[in-house]
Amino acid sequence: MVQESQHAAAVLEEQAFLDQALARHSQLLAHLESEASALPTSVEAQARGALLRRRHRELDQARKGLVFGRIDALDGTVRRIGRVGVSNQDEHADPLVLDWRAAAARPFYTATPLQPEGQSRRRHVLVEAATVTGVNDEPLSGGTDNGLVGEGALLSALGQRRTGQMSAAIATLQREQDDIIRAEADGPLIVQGGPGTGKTVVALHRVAYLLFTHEQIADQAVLVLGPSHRFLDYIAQVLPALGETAVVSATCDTLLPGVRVTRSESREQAEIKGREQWQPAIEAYVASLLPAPEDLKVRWEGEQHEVSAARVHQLLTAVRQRPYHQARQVFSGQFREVLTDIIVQARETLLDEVDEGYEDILARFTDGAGTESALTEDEVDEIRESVAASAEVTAVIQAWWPTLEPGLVLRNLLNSKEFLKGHLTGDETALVGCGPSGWASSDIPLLDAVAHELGDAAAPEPGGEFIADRARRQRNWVYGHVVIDEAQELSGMQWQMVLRRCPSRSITAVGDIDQTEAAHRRTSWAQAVGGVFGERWNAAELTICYRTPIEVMDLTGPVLQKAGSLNSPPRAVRSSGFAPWESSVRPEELAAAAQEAVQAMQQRWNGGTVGVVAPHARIAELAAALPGLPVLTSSEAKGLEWDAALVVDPHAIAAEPRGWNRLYVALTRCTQELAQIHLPADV
Ligand SMILES: Nc1ncnc2c1ncn2[C@@H]1O[C@H](COP(=O)(O)OP(=O)(O)OP(=O)(O)O)[C@@H](O)[C@H]1O
Repeated sequence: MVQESQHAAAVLEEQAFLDQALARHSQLLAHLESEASALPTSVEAQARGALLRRRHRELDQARKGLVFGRIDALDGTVRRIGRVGVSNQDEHADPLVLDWRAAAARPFYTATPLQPEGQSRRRHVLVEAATVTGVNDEPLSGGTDNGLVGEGALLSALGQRRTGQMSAAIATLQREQDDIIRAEADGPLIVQGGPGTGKTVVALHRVAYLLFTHEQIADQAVLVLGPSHRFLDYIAQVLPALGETAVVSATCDTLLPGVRVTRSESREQAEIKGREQWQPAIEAYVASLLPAPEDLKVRWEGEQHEVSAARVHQLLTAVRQRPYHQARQVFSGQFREVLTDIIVQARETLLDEVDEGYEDILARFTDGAGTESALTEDEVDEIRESVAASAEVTAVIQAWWPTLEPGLVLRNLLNSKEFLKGHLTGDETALVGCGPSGWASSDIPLLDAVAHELGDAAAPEPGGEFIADRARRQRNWVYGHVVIDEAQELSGMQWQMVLRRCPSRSITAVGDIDQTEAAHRRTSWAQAVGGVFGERWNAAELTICYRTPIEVMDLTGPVLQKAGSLNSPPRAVRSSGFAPWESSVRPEELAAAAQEAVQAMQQRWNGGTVGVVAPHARIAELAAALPGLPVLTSSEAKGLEWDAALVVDPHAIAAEPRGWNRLYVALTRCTQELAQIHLPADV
């Protein structure tokens, strides 16, 4: 009874505070609006206007989650934590609400009864619309530590029905997650985490944290690389305001501006073309396209002039370290200078000859003072300008050193049996040869490498209000930080593509090496990133599974072993109280059995979601039997979750390439219930 009244009083207290914070929130929004509308239309004011609009959007979207927590210090200081900071009306006073990313908010995520960090209590405030519906208090003195922070609030969040949208974990981030989110950003950080350990959650909150704390990173934008468009949709939900202004989200397939994947390919082809050995091969191939020095002859104002092969060689040697087109551009400028000198010299020689012929006559007119056969500065400038603008000179350079289109160069390379001899076997060479149109996924990083070695022939178009607009359009944009989800899938060449966009190596990559299904043959992070970072990368691990219940995770150990993993499945923190179940049917009974299983699950988890994972060969049949339901291969299901999951024909999934890894993915998609329908092994 006492407890109930204490709870009710706490709810009232938090409601009063929330009302105050909401009122201040509205006031701040109105203030930003009026400041933006009062700005003059000058160019200088445009940048300020963009900033104000960004702040407005971020603040506006933070109304939901304006206050979600509170931490009380032993000295009596009370701090409220929310999605963004809300300043106090009195600008000298502490903020009304602390941004969750601020250093002072950190104990909310890390203090435990064993390490209370000067805090006495953590409170989670549960809010629906603008109403406080409950509080969840956790004393931070005495007690034991089971590794979870705010356990009550966490378990209640995890037990909720899944809607298909990523829910905000911002209020219940766990210590090991928070450590990664706030880690230094000065080098590569590779985060291994099993299914459901919050890798995606961590990746997205890391982006928000870095943009908040590192101005320079925000100025250069953050690239978020995800495996699919689903991940990119998550960004829109979790980081809406940031996503539009300082975050470029892409998959490896969409990273190269103006190029799209239109062709599928076999696993063998993808594996061969993903190897990082292509990087030096492409460098060598593009270097071999530089022209060989020769005498270059140009007609200028009716006269033929020649730059000797030796001089051309000199000029070429000075620029050959640069990308092909930049080298060409510098060469072209210097070539015109040399040509100008040659023309000037020819003119002066001519004048000299003329002078010699008329010496006696001229001496009489110039009082014996002689004549000046050198051209004046103005005359030389005139020749220089004329050479610079000469279409004839441009044509000579273009014929000898043509500009190149990356796509054409790559096709030539992939079809160049002679060049590839040193890099691939005969069978492999036959597999990578390509036709005249369309690109497959593994071509994109190759194309990117070729484009990088060539350099741009023309400057890209600038423009766009936000930094993200500009970054998205430029192949050679250098990002402040790159965050990668499902990083285990990246091929060697895809890693190279990432590195080119972030030479500072300020990169956070999250993934699960045990869920790898890409065609490359890597089974450890050292193998995956050794080629790109050597030994200079930091590792972190997420060890707790928040999604999948204990009952289901217990089934996954043997599957992981069969996948050849040396890891154990992550520790599940909650029990759904529902035992996984399985049945066996004949192939002709499959559709009806799946319908029945799904119906039962939908009833059990009313208001929640149900998904089906099946081997590739069964998808069409099941999709027809279960209209409106997600029926996916394990690749498609990766990263997704439902309240209940039906896995059809697990043995056939295990028989697919990287099959045991795929089955591991399939079995770990549910938050409550797992069902498996087996078919006889020989169908
Ligand atoms: N600290 C947290 N508080 C509340 N929910 C969390 C927390 N961490 C993770 N979750 C939830 O657990 C589920 C799994 O998280 P997430 O999808 O990020 O895991 P993952 O490691 O990326 O999984 P997978 O390997 O399957 O892609 C999601 O529903 C997420 O919202």
